[in-house]
Amino acid sequence: MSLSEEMITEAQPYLTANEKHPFVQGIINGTLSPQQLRYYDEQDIAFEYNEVAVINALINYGTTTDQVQLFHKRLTLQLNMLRDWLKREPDSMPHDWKSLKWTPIQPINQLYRQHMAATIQTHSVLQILPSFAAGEWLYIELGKYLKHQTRVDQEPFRSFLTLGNQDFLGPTGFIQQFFEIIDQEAEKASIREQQQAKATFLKSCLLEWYFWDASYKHITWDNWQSAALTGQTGPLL
Ligand SMILES: Cc1ncc(C[n+]2csc(CCO)c2C)c(N)n1
Repeated sequence: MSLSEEMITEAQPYLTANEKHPFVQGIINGTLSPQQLRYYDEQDIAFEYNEVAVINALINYGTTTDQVQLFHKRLTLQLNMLRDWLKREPDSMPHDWKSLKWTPIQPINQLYRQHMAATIQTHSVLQILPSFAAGEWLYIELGKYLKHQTRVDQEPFRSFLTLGNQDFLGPTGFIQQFFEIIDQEAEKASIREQQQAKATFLKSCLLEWYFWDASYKHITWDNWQSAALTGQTGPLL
């Protein structure tokens, strides 16, 4: 089994857990509150800006011209998606670039961003790429799962996790090529490096679950602070 096949196989329990999460079920059933949706939207835009830094690192440390061109294409797509996202202004969520730039990064988002950013210092595509590819893989798999569910037909639920862009999918799509690059790099790496790369992939899958959970429960530094300072130890995390 190649390293990427091992990653995907071992990530199956995480995928199932993500599918079952009440936030994902809430997308299917249209039962999420405007506050839950807004929290997710704000945190996720900030998360995707952080991904720009990770993709930039992949461009820097790519080991072939083909890799660098692929990562460059992915960066362009990321920036286009962010531009379009900022242009969309649902009534429930007026926003602009400047205010989103000042959105506080809440605890789980910070943990996930730092988990990804920490791989940059390895200067190694094999270590950096899995931290980023895992989230993309998981969203694609969740999109496939949602396709087979009877889901509410109203926005914003209808488009949630519906991957509009075909560039991600199929044998020449980004995710397939990312896995091929992981396998290509794994051949040059030690067993320990391969295990580390796999652990990074699985940790991203785990943090995806916590990203839904934080959105569902509205986990913030403020409510963490008041829970700590009032001595509550129960329901938040
Ligand atoms: C928590 C979280 N994890 C991963 C992604 C990344 N992501 C998933 S699908 C996709 C491309 C199409 O939107 C991107 C960039 C995200 N946005 N939020």
